Amino acid sequence: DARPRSLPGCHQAGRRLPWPPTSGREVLLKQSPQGSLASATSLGGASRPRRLTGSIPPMLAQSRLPSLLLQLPRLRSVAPGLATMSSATGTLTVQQPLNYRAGARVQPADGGQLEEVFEPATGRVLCKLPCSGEKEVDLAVQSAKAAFKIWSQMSGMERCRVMLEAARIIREQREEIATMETINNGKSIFEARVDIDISWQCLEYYAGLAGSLAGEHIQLPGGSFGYTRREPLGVCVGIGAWNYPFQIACWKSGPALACGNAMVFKPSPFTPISVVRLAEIFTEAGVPKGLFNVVQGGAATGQLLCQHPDVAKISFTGSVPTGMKIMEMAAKGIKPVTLELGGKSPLIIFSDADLENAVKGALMANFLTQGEVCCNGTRVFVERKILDTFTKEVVKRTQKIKIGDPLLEDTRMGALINRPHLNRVQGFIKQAKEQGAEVLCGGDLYVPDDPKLKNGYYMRPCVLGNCKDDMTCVKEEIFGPVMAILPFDTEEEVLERANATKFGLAGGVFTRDIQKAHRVVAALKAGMCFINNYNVSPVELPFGGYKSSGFGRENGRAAIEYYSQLKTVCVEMGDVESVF
Ligand SMILES: NC(=O)c1ccc[n+]([C@@H]2O[C@H](COP(=O)([O-])OP(=O)(O)OC[C@H]3O[C@@H](n4cnc5c(N)ncnc54)[C@H](O)[C@@H]3O)[C@@H](O)[C@H]2O)c1
Ligand SMILES: C[N+](C)(C)CCCC=O
Repeated sequence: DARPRSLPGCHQAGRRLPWPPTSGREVLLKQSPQGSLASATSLGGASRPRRLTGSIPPMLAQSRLPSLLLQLPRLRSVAPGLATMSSATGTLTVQQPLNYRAGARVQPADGGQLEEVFEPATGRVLCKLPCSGEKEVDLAVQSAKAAFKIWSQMSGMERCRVMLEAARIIREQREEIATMETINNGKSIFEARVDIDISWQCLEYYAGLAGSLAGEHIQLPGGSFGYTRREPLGVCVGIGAWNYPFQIACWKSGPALACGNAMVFKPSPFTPISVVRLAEIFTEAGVPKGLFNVVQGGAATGQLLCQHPDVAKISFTGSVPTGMKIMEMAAKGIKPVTLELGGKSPLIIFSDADLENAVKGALMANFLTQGEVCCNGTRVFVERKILDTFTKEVVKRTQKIKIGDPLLEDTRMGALINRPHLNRVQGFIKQAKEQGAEVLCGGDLYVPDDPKLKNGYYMRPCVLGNCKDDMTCVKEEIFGPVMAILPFDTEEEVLERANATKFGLAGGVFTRDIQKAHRVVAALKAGMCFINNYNVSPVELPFGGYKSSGFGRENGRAAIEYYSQLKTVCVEMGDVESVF
């Protein structure tokens, strides 16, 4: 069975999902004779099955999803309930506004600076993105405030139903959303589908929790008592990175909305497209208009959001330097903040590990999304006894990774996000060589044969040998497909070296020795640890960092703490005993 069961998204609620996950409609993705055309044939539309039970809130009767975000070429209806959509690399044009406010796409009210948005696979400009200014940011926050008044008064079960509906729509539109994500981010369609699956699973999970959010009742002397209410915070700001645009928006909006908050989300200006579809889906699912808004722009727009006096909380995903600035702004407004930042995580392979799994784990830890993954295990510590065998096998498999058009079914590595980032990653490899590392494979630019991909941002995945702990490639987050292999001799030694970093996002260990596995993860100073696997992401598990990798948690029950506050109510049943 060749199904990639160990990929993120293959787990749900204690069981493994079939691969690929089946949805409310059948989606077939075919490769055209030309080789680069992905076409999806979907059954659904008006006749799609509704899985909601119980009473449906009036808001669910709202209008159906507004027209398509993107003008996907050759989009046509062929029969009621049957739509045929096709889109190929290099053909997408973005024509509709990418801001979303009060339940509709809008052009920003001010701002005006234009950012070019690229298709990484081809280097084409997809659109020029207007960055929002102070007025637009304020309108979005006011829109969220108005919706918050309605949403926060609904019961958890009512919110649950709406969120389940949003999850169902995402699942139904999986193929279209994954295609958008692939075109805008450059990751393979294969992976983008997994991201979308994790996204709807996240909304389902928090929908499930919404109905059970509750406080406590505490008995006090003389029949008096106290109770706690778990209340929402208000308007939360989400600021996202470009590597998982849709998924990051779901990881933030899922717990935020479940707790009764409203959200204004700002994606990275490199990947502004898919999150607007999420906003449309929330509206279609029945959230009050304005509950989830999207403002577009870069640092300046982000600052306006963080400094807005009506914003109650900031949840940020991005780099450490930006995280510091966000925290400073949050401090000035006494706003709670969640920081999901970068990493340089260790993956420790002991000689008693199942070698096949360890090699697969190392690839999973380094090469998903072209290596642009915060929690990647980029420092691969290998027990010296198996260094040669392990390295040989890792290099062999890395060289076989199929690079190219990310919309093709068999592609496993697409294009990096943009030219400056590709150059930056190449710069790290050059520096690694100058500092004495050996390039065991890859690291060079990859130019696909297909002429339309010639200006895309491709490189071959790289494995570095002869690495030392003080090399830049071992110390700094590269955020590209570059694995550094480092030999070790003892458990004590490797733990000290693994923890000798300012980061603390993730870590992993491969061994057959169960005591050693638990001992090692207990000693790792990292928020997300894996034993005998890497980069799986069940939404039930909290995710977040130690040290400079940030604080706060996304996913799991833990995230509820970061999107709600406790109110304590003390109730006197007798007379007041005054000391005066
Ligand atoms: N821990 C996690 O969950 C996680 C997940 C994904 C990415 N990341 C990290 O994100 C980084 C890559 O993403 P990036 O290049 O988009 O990061 P970045 O810090 O450059 O930007 C992140 C977001 O912050 C915005 N921004 C930039 N300056 C700002 C400012 N002064 N005020 C407010 N907003 C501002 C950007 O427009 C973008 O939306 C890597 O370090 C990666 O490890 C972390
Ligand atoms: C889904 N993954 C692979 C765990 C990545 C989480 C987000 C980090 O960049």
